[in-house]
Amino acid sequence: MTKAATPPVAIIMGSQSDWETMKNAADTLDALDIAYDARIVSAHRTVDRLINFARGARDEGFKVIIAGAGGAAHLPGMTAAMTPLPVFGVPVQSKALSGQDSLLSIVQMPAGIPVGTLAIGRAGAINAALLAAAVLALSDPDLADRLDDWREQQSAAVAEYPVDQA
Ligand SMILES: Nc1c(C(=O)O)ncn1[C@@H]1O[C@H](COP(=O)(O)O)[C@@H](O)[C@H]1O
Repeated sequence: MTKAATPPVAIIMGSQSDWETMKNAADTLDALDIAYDARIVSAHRTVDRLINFARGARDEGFKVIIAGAGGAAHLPGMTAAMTPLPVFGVPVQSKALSGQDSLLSIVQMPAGIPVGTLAIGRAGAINAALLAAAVLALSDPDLADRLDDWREQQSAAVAEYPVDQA
């Protein structure tokens, strides 16, 4: 039996509770017809799973990693430390500190190990998917066309006038 091809994007998150946020990345990839694998990996709670995933991600065939976590969000940075693939970090909104903790845990990486850090919450998850798409589109003209279409649709959906003047 032949092994199914690895999708280009891995979405990882620290907990099942992050899925509500990270689903926005998955939905955006779906809209662009980009395959992904979504799984729970925690730098704190599943150390071996993280090491196995991050060290093997490139050889497994992934091209881009989207990593979402909340609170003491070490997952994106630890993943980036163990793979040469681009890692986009999504700060999940935490209850205690509204995601400020998540953002600051992800954004201030030491020079040499980059994590492309997005906005807190839904917008960050959507934009992580769009950045992943932009990376993949560099070597995929069909995807580049789909991304152009996506932007055009977005522009068309923005109202031209305030509602009360329409
Ligand atoms: N920040 C991390 C990591 C990590 O960085 O490895 N693992 C779990 N978590 C976060 O803990 C929060 C609460 O998780 P629970 O809801 O499971 O208690 C989640 O937002 C998760 O990303």
